[in-house]
Amino acid sequence: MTTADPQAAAPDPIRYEGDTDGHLVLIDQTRLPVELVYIDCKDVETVWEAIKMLRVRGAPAIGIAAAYGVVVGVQTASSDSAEAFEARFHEVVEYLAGSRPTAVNLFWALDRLKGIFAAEKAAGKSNAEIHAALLTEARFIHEDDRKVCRAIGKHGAELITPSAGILTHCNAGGLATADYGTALAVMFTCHDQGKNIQVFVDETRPLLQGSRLTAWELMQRGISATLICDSMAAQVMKEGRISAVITGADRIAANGDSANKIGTYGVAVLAKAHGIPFYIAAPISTFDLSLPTGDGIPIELRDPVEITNGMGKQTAPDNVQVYNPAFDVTPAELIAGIITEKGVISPVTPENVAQVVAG
Ligand SMILES: CSC[C@H]1O[C@H](OP(=O)(O)O)[C@H](O)[C@@H]1O
Repeated sequence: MTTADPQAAAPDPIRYEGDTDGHLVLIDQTRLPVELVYIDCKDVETVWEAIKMLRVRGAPAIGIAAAYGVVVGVQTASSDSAEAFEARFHEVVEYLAGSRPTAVNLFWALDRLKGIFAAEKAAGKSNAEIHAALLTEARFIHEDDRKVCRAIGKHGAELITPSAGILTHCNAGGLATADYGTALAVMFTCHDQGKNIQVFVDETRPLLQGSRLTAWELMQRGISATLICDSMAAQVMKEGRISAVITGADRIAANGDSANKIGTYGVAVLAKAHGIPFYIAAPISTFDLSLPTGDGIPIELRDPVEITNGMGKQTAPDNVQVYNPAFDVTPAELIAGIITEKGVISPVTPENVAQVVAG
């Protein structure tokens, strides 16, 4: 695996190989950090399952994978009539939309492709021309995210002082995006600027994206990473080790309320209690201005087995009742700033969100 960009030390989580008859190649993130395994996605069912089971995960990465999933999915109808090809397109889009409900990038990417399809159809294009346009759009979404991540890193690094202690939750790294990440983009940029940051990584139960993925990405780049249990966040804040908290997001409402991995809201409350700024790092594509507040953000409920048999070991009684929301929503008043590719939204108000996102 070679990386095209020296900044992308972690391998790209997503590759598309070939033309409209090609296929998607994903890192199976459920196997990290012990094994680096790639899966070939040659049909839309494989892409759907990869998103559902978090083999590919993270809001931008889900959007990119879904965009390529549409390109792969319509291959079965590319030689059919225009009507059948269109019907298959909408069938594939709806199927992928049902994989996970919270990360708005999934729907943002699918909507982008629906717009492309409609425009190409209106122009009287053939199945093959429409298919090629869908692939072009998927590739644009993929490549544009690389630039977006670096811009987020640049804006966020301006907030961080040398030798800062930063706490993060879950994984908002290169593995959650095209490469380079959102929250971790800030840390990677600080490192490249010689700021000597110390990162404290919440392991992030139940699926351990922090210990399995974030710690791995940071260590790949030679950045100081200290793994802690989620329950230790308050203690490291109390000990004065943390000067800023930065996490990613999966969907941000018009007032700045932000959905992110379960546990993020609690970290934001702890940060407030300790007078520590809590930042969200996210691209404009993660904002959902159709929602006035975070109350409308759909929260994914996942299989109880992720808690009772985490990573394959039973750690709870048979038939125990389980509640397993995959995300929670941090209210805007707990967020010091939202770091986007267009700059930092602060204070986080509906007016400032609108100005940056729609501006
Ligand atoms: C850059 S978005 C990362 C975001 O996505 C993660 O959720 P999941 O691992 O379930 O896809 C988590 O909320 C991260 O902050």
